[in-house]
Amino acid sequence: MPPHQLLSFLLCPGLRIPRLSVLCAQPRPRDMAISSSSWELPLVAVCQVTSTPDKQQNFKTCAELVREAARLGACLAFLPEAFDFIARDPEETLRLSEPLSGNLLGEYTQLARECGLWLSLGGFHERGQDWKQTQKIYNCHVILNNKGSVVATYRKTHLCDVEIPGQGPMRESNSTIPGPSLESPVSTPAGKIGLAICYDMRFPELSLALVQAGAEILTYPSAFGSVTGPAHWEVLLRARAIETQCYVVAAAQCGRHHEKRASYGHSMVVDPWGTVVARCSEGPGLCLARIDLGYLRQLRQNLPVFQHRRPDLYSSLGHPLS
Ligand SMILES: O=C(O)CNC(=O)[C@H](CS)NC(=O)CCC(=O)C(=O)O
Repeated sequence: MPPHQLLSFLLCPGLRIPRLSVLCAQPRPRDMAISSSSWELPLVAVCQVTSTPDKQQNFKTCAELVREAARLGACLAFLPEAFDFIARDPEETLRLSEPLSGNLLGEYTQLARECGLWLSLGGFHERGQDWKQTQKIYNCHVILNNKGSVVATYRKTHLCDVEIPGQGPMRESNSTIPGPSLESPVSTPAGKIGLAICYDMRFPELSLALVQAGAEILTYPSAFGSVTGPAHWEVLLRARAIETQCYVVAAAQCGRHHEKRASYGHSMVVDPWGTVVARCSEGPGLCLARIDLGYLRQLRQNLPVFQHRRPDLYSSLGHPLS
């Protein structure tokens, strides 16, 4: 078993000492050997936080984790959906929102520059160009490079309007406009990243479109519910990884945000075989994983599902059931 598969560092932000944890990875066929030494492979960090309506405090927490990620040698850090804040109601969400050119993104630009690492800001409450007319926002996943420049944006296309007993109704469309399009995967030091957000993970069509466009890493920054979480979270993420043969990185909100809302946590990285190679422990913190694109390419050769597809049978998928 390659050592980078077995090791994942679990950190508590309060403690400065990394806790070393050994995960039981599932066996892989022997011939899918790793070509590079594990320490040459890019290291990514997945940050887990409990956002509240306090934007400055949330920034402080995220910045601390990002600095820790940089200190540990990560080239890219992932923050969850709503890393900026989680408000109590749609009015507060709209009031706290900012344009991409606002102060908060400015602070993250400086942070990326200072730490010299890339950031996936998994779901920014964005006042877009149409804010004046619509008075609604976009749920925007922003990628910053290590100079702090915005290199990609994706606006969540599937909005979470659901009513799950025991979880409280979610009506994202009360405050948010769905994004108009998917975005081309973005080249980063860790690989080509396909952008998605949270509820998007329930739509395998989206992940197939992204992998077809060249994605090697799928990202699902999330604020997953505490009822759907235990039933669906890990299963969905591992299924997306196995069927697309991509790494899946899912930074999550955890814990209680305010009186009315809690999230499931369980941030993780899944490799293209479907093995969970890193996961956060309970509460805010981070976990690290190495991305091995040589392994990904080998797996895609050995198990060539993309060559076996039958679009002649199901290319018009995705219309509502009648
Ligand atoms: O509200 C904000 O500020 C940010 N947006 C979210 O947290 C969104 C919409 S409420 N949450 C989800 O999509 C959870 C999906 C989920 O839990 C599932 O698919 O089961």
